[in-house]
Amino acid sequence: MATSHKVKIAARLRPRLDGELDDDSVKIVHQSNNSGGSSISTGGGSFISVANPRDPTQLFKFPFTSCYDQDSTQEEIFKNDVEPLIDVVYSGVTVTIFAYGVTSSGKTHTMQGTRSEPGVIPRVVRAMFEKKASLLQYQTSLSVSYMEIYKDEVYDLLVTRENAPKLPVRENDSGMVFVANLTSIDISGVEEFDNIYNTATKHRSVGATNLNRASSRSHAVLTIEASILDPVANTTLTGKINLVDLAGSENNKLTGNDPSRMAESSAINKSLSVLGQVVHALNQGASRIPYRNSKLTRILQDALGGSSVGLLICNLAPGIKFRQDTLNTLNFAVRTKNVENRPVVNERDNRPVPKPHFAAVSIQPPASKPAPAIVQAISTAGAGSSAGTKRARPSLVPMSRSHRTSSIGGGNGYQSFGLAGAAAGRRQTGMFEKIREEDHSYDRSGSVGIGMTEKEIDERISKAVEAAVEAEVTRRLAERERQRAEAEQNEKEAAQRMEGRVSRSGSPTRDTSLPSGVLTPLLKRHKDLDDELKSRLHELEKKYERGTKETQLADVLSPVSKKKTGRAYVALARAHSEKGDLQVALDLYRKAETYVPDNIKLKERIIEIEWAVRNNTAYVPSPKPPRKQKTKKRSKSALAREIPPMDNTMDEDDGGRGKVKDGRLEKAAEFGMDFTNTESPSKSKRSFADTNDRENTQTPLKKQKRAAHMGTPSGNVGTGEDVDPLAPPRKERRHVVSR
Ligand SMILES: Nc1ncnc2c1ncn2[C@@H]1O[C@H](COP(=O)(O)OP(=O)(O)OP(=O)(O)O)[C@@H](O)[C@H]1O
Repeated sequence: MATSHKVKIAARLRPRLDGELDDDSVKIVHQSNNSGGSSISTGGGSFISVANPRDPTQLFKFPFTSCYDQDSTQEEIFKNDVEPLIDVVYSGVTVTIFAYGVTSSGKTHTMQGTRSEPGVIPRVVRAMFEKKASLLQYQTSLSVSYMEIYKDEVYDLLVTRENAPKLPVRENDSGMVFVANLTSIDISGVEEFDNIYNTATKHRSVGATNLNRASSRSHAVLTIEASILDPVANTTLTGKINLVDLAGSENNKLTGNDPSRMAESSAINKSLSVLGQVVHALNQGASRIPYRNSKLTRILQDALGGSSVGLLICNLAPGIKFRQDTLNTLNFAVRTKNVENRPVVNERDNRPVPKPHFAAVSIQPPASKPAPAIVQAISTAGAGSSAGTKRARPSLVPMSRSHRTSSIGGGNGYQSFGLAGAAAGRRQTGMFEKIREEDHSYDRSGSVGIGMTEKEIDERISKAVEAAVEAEVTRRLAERERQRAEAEQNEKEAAQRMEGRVSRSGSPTRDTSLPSGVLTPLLKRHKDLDDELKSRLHELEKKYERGTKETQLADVLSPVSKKKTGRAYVALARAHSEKGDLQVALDLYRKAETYVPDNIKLKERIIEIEWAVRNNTAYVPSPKPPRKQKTKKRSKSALAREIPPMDNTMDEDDGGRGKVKDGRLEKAAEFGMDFTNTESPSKSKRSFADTNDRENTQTPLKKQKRAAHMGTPSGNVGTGEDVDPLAPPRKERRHVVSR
C-alpha cells in the first residue's frame, strides 16, 4: 500500500511594491520556535495573520509549516522547501511544485525569479545537474519540456508560437493523463537549459494589467525529467519535477482589463475556480473529482490526489487592497493541505521480458506498434540519446503500465525518501497485465517468486495465457452452439406453421387465429419494446409467414402497382373461371389476394370457388346487386355519395356479400346500396365486420324482398363476375350491365 503524503504548503508574503500602501492587514507572525531567523518559519508555530475586513480588531490566523515574510530570500525558500525534493525526484518519484496566488502576488518571481535573484526553476535545474554529477555509477540523463495553458488550451513553449498547435490532453491505458506531442529536449548542462528556457519564456503569454506590468496570462508547466539507469540491476528509474507557475486570479475591478484581457481573465479565473473545486471535492472525499472540467486540473491531476509529491507555494500580496484575495488564497491553501497523494516510484526493468505464448500476441500490443509515449521517452533516455534531440513524450505521467512501482527503500542505491510499498493502488488494465500482476513470479524485485528460472516464468505465463484463451474459445463455441440450436428451432416452427397453412387451405373453415410467428416469442420476451418496433416485427413476421414469390414481389411494389397486379390476376382468374377451369382460377385468385390482402370481396370469392372445387360442382357466381337507377337530376352530395373515392374501388365493387348455401350464393344483392346509404365518401370505407353486422341486422323479410328485387329484370343485376372487385375503374363499370 502506498504511503499517503499530504501536499505541503509554503506561504510567502511579497514585499510592498512602489506605490503600494504599507499597512499591517496581512502579516507573517513567527513564534518562538523559529528556525534560523526572523524572515522564515519552517518548524511550525508561525502563522499568517489577516485582519477581518468587517472587523479590523479581529484577526484570522493561518498556520503553515513554512511561512516566508517580505524579507525572505529565494535562496531560503529553495533550501528549506525545494531542495529536499530533488532527492525525491532522483528516487523515481514525480514531484509537483506550484505557485498559487492573486495576480502580482509574486508567483513568477518565486518560480522564475530574476537574473540577480533566481527563483525555484533555475535553482532546481542547477541542483538536478549537481545531483546527476554525483551519481557516477548510473547513467543519468535529464530532459525538459515546457507548456502553457492559455484560455484552456495547451501549447508547447519549446516550439515557436507560429508552430505551436493546440496540444491534446490524453489518458493512457493506465489512466494517466498526459499531453500528447509535447516536445521534450535532452539537456546536458545548466547553460543549455538556460538558453532553451529563456527562449521558451518569451513564447509565454504575458500582458500588462494595472496590477502587473508583466502579468502571466497563462499557466506555465515546466517539467524536468531525470532518467537514471542502473547498469548493474538493469533498471531505470524515472523521476520528474513539474514546476508550475499559475496565472493569478484576477479581480477585474483592479486589473482594468480591456475586452481581450477580460477573455483571458475569465479563462484564468475559471480554471482556478475548477482547481478550487477539485481540492474541495478531494477534501470532501467526493466520489467524482471534477478534474475534467479544465485542462489545468486534468494536467495537475497527478499532483492533486494522485501519485506525486506536492508542494504548494502560496504567494500573498500585502496591503488592504489585496486583503480579500489574500483570504481567498489562504482558504484555498488550508483546503489543499489536507489533500493526500500516494506517491509511487517509477521503475522500469530493462531485462528482456519473457516472450509470451503465441496466444498472447493478440492481447499484448505487437512490438511494431508504438509503445505508450512514456515508455518511448524512457527507452530513448536510457539509451543515452544525445542532447538537443527532440522527441514527443507525455508530460506529467508518472508511470506507464510498462513500469513497475516499488518501494524505494529496497536498497536501490538512491537516497531513501521513505515511501513504502507504492505498487498498490495502481490501476491495472488489459488481460496481459492482469496475468503479470497475478503471476507474482514476474516480479523480479525478489519479493515474490524468488529463485524461479526464466524458463519457469515463461511456462507460468504461457499456462496462464493458454487458460485464458481456452476459456474464451470454450465460451465462443458454446455461444455458437446456442445460436445454431435457436436457429434450428425457429426453422422447425416455421415449417410447422407452413404445414398448418397448407392443411388449412384445404378446409372450408378458415382458421382466423394468428399463427404463432417466429418473432412472437421474441416479442413476448421483450415486452418493453416500443409499439413501432413491435409493429415492425409483426410486419416482418407476416412477410416470413407468407413467404411466397408473390409476397416478396408485392412487398416491393407501390400500393398502386399492387392493385394493378391484383386486377390482372383477377382478370385471368375470371377468364379461367368462365372456362370452368376452377382450380386454375382459384390459384390465380389466391395470387391476386397476395397483392390485395385486405380485399374482403376477393376473399369471399376465393371461398366460393374453393367450395365449388372441393364439391366438384360448377361455380355459379353470385348475382350482381342491382344498380340504382340514375336520376336525371342529382344533387352534388348524392353524386359524391354515389361516386366513392378511387381508393375504395376494391371494397365497393363487389356485390358478393352473401352466404353460401347449396353451392349457390344466397345473397342480399346490395351492390350500390352500401354506397347510397353511406353518408359521405369517407364512411364508405367500411370494415368487413360492419358489413356483416348490417347483414345480420336484416330481417328475413327484408332479405327476401331484396332477393326478389335482384331477380327483377331490371337489367341492372349482374352475374357477380361483372362486379369483380378488381375490375376496371368504377366509371366504366358503373354502366356495365349483366352479360
Ligand atoms: N519576493 C519579492 N521580492 C521582490 N519583488 C517581488 C517579490 N515578489 C514579487 N515581486 C515583484 O512583484 C511584481 C509582481 O510579481 P510577479 O509578476 O511575480 O507576480 P505574479 O503573481 O506572477 O503575477 P501574475 O499572476 O499577474 O503573473 C513583480 O514586479 C515582482 O518583481
